Amino acid sequence: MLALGKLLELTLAGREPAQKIQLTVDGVQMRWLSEGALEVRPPQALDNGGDLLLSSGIHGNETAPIELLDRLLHGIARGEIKPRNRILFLFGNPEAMRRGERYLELDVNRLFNGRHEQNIGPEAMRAAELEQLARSFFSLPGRSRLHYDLHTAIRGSKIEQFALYPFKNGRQHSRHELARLNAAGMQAVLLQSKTSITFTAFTYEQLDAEAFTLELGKARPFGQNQGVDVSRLETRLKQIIEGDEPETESLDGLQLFAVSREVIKHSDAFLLHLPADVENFSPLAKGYLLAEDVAKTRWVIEEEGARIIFPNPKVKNGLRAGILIVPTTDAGLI
Ligand SMILES: O=C(O)CCC(=O)N[C@@H](CCC(=O)O)C(=O)O
Ligand SMILES: [Zn+2]
Repeated sequence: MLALGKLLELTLAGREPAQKIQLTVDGVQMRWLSEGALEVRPPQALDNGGDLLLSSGIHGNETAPIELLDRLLHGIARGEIKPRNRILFLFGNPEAMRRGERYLELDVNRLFNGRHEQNIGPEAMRAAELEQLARSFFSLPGRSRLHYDLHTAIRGSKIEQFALYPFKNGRQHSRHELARLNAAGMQAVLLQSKTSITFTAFTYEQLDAEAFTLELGKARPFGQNQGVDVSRLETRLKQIIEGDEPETESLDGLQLFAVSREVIKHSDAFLLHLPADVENFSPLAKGYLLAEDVAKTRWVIEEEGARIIFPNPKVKNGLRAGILIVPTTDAGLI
């Protein structure tokens, strides 16, 4: 296998490859760009005009998605997967990956869309670098742009695999992309209703990509991901990469939710009234007192059919400590 196929090994060892550009037996170019960043280009005659950004390790302890990208890269480097689009592989937070932690000082996934400029430290610099890598990758005109940012969650979930679809004023969510996610094994999609500071919010809002955060199961250390079944996603990604994706427009079985509110933690007095082991998508009854914060702030459930996602009272002040979602329909899709 080509040495550049071992991007994960290089990244975990904190090493630069001796050779920055390599060609597979089929003439596919692999180019190392920076720590944890590698671009793949098919031979020009085979290029189908698609640009695909695959990122993982934005949170260093979410290893199933890192292992998945590692397998895809190995396949490409061995000539077993034959790309027909350009691909940018990114491991988001290499130092956190080496330490097996979500982040060191700052959550990289809260530093996009300008937030890195208001912060200092290695993670702010990394977010700026990731923005630059994505911006440059998606700078070629006339090509389709797709970004999947792969994650696993802190807690168990009533719905195991789901996607979060960012929001931009004046832009509608795509039915075709949801059908693609359905075929990739996602069981639900959360349609955001506000702009955000995550990586996919950046590529969706600023770079015109179709962009999704994919949640694939529960976060576990490297080598312990037998319980995380990414087989349907892996098959679909190979098909997208090779340009032989079966057509589908079916949303059958896919559950759609709209984000109703983000619960923001304002102070150290923030109290979340949920059991520590509450699962994602747990229903919350109307009238339930979900959280309290400084200055008598109270978060009471007003929504019919509300459920909670990513409840986390330990986030830093000013950040989201949970998302309230409600069921929605496909009426607003194009
Ligand atoms: O389990 C959790 O609480 C968080 C899992 C995770 O890292 N999720 C992403 C979602 C990003 C998005 O909102 O698109 C995150 O919180 O960064
Ligand atoms: Zn994550």
